[in-house]
Amino acid sequence: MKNKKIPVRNMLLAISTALAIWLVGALLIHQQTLSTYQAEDEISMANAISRIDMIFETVNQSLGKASDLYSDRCPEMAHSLRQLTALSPYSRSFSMAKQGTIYCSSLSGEVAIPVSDYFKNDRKLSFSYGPVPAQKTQVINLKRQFQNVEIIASIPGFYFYNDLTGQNDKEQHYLSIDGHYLDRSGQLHTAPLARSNTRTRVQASTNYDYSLVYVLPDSYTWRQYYQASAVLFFVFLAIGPLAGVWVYSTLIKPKSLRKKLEVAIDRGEIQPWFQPQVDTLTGELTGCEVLARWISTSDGIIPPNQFIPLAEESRLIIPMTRDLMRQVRSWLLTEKRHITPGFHVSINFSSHHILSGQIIKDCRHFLNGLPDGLIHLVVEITESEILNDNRQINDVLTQLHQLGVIIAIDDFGTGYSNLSYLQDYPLDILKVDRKFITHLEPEVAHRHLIAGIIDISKKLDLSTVVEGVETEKHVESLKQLGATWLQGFYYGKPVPASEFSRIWLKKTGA
Ligand SMILES: Nc1nc2c(ncn2[C@@H]2O[C@H](COP(=O)(O)O[C@H]3[C@@H](O)[C@H](n4cnc5c(=O)[nH]c(N)nc54)O[C@@H]3COP(=O)(O)O)[C@@H](O)[C@H]2O)c(=O)[nH]1
Repeated sequence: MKNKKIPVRNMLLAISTALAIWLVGALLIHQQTLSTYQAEDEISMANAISRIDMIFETVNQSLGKASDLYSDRCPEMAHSLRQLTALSPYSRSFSMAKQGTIYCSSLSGEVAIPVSDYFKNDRKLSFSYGPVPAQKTQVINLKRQFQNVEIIASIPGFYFYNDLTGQNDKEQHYLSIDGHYLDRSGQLHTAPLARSNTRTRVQASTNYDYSLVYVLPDSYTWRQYYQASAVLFFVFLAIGPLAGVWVYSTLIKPKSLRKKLEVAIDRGEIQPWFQPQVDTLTGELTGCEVLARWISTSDGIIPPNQFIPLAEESRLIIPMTRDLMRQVRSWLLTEKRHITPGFHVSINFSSHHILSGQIIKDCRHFLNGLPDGLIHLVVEITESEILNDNRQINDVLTQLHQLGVIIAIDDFGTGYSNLSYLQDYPLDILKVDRKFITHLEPEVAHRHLIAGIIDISKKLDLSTVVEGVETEKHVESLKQLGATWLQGFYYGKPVPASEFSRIWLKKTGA
């Protein structure tokens, strides 16, 4: 693999995506939980206020009945007030006051207590202890004015405790009257027990002079989060990893055909297949041509015509050829015992590879990685490429020659050129294009052409490989014409390395 950082980076991006989605999910779940409990609190407050209002309203009506009992004479009236207390829900006692002084109580009979001891600021509701101060039981006093008489009812605090119970221990509810706060255990506070960062919610009754104060927790338990946002919880739990997988698969998916090819080269999906080349006279294996095949996991075996042009255009042809050479070399090392002396291995090179000069380094590296003299490396260059008369190509070919590399002109005869270049370049082999052999028998002209090419090559001391040999008649004709080597389906199609080893090397090997 050329670049192992890419999958790690992709993996990190995928994990980050999943974590980011979980983070967003956590924030949304938090918000959802807050608003769920806020809505519940609002409902609970409204219900509590209507229940408390109902208590005060009931007691208020009893105060109306108490006004009918008004008298200046306390002992008789106290008796009647006691009877009324027994019949009135929620009331513990009734007291009568005139000119700012309580003078008669259903509990204590005749008394003289300033009303202001119970009610500050002319309010109608107040807290006090009673009826026995030593017991410290909280009562709530409700006062009502009837002309020049004030009647006061006391209501035990425990009637309110149920409505002061929060959803959990962290949540405190208070009944607030005139700056005092009654909690659910009957304790009276001068301020709600709230930490500075806790949230408080206050709702006042529109009928009576009190309000409810909820001190809410600054955080919720896992259980509460789960109860309030179970659906969101599962949705984000699932979406996080799914998005991560999606990001990862999108990132590793090649974005263009070029990228796809680059990835394929990286993954070693471009593999060398081998086609035998034989001695014309004996039919014995003398070498092979390396032909690229793209073994794609998604599209199967892709032939070179479908990706070599793209590889050349995108300059991926150089890394591709280099990787093919790496695979060929390791195959040759595995099979070295079966390779006969003088075995030729022909590899196709593009003009980019030659012009860049990198071919020299790559061929040297290839040969240095093999035992001395194990094979002859043949560099195949198409005629059309070499025809771009270029001194640079000549220089490169000369240096390759010095390395012991054999130079073959591929597709010879298709360039419609004058043949003077055959003398100018350091060449060794002419590969006769298969179009000349297709009609070898019926087309006499083609037979003459092949004869002419073989004749020229002999005169220039070049060897010939005739491609496209498909029948026995082709073989017979080419024997007569004196071609050096033959290549074609008659002998064998290009096959993967393992098959080539089995069919050819292990059959004829030393
Ligand atoms: N630069 C590179 N070019 C490459 C490489 N690998 C292949 N190629 C070039 O792709 C062209 C198509 O090759 P392929 O489909 O592999 O075809 C080869 C043979 O399969 C085919 N052949 C051989 N014998 C016969 C036959 O009897 N009948 C018949 N119909 N076809 C036959 O000919 C192709 C041989 O090509 P070549 O000798 O190279 O001209 C082709 O131009 C390849 O060069 C690569 O790695 N790099």
